[in-house]
Amino acid sequence: MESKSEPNEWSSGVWAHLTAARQRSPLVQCITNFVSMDLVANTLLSAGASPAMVHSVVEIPDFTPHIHALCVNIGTLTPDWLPSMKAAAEIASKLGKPWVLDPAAVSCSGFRLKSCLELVELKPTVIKGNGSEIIALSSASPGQTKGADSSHESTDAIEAAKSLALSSGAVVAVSGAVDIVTDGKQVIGVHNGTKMMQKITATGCSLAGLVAAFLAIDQSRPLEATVSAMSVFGIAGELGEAMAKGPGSLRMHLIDSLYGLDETTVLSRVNITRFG
Ligand SMILES: Nc1ncnc2c1ncn2[C@@H]1O[C@H](COP(=O)(O)OP(=O)(O)O)[C@@H](O)[C@H]1O
Ligand SMILES: Cc1ncsc1CCOP(=O)(O)O
Ligand SMILES: [Mg+2]
Repeated sequence: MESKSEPNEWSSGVWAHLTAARQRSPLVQCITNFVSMDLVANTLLSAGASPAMVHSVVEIPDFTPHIHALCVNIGTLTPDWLPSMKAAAEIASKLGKPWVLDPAAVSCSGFRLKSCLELVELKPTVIKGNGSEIIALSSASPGQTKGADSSHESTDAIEAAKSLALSSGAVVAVSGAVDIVTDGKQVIGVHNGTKMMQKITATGCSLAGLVAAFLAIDQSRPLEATVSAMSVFGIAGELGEAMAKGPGSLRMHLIDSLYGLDETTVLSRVNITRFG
């Protein structure tokens, strides 16, 4: 599929979303995997949002009604955690709060796939996965697995993403060299980011958390909010890489760059195209 460059169509929107996140500091509940809790929380804080890793099923009825957005990530799923995820998703959907599903490593087992399909029934606002995760979820079949990493290019998953968006009603985001965002009709490509981000565990999970924060501040435009979050995270990675010696220092510089992003940098670096 060919992509068309539209230089300034998106840039001011990306900056507006980041500015609003910093000003409004949305409360984002994250029920995420053990690997990613730290980086997801630090990503959200650096973007101005307020993370809360609240996952006990006994706390969900008290806490979830107060959040601005929810991020559910199945990366280290066990049967104990699934009821919390479902309870939080149900409350979020019922109260009209946006929520993101990250089907991390969905192909690892039938249990993960079945759980994810049940979570999709609870109407996530956005589903964010890598190419392999979106292909597996869209076809409801695990295929080959490389665990949490993708064995597909994000662009290989465009048709799967469109189909999943149409069947679920969610905006579907596929991370990779080009981040793909689709509502089933429009297909947007976000070209920000750097290959080394794949070498830091939990960057995909952190991106899903950031998408939740941006949804909280622009609930009526989930496609645009998702595109902005992906561009901002990618720009932070690009700036971070220029200062990094490898993945370890990129992790630190990515967080610092996200925290320090200014308008001139954002406007000059946003790289978003429309496919088709
Ligand atoms: N080859 C690449 N070039 C540029 N950015 C990339 C590349 N691969 C991944 N990224 C970026 O890394 C982040 C995490 O994406 P990804 O590695 O696909 O997630 P996951 O960890 O869920 O598999 C995203 O911001 C994505 O844009
Ligand atoms: C390594 C690993 N194993 C299960 S979840 C997880 C973290 C994956 O994080 P990401 O999908 O963001 O790379
Ligand atoms: Mg990864």
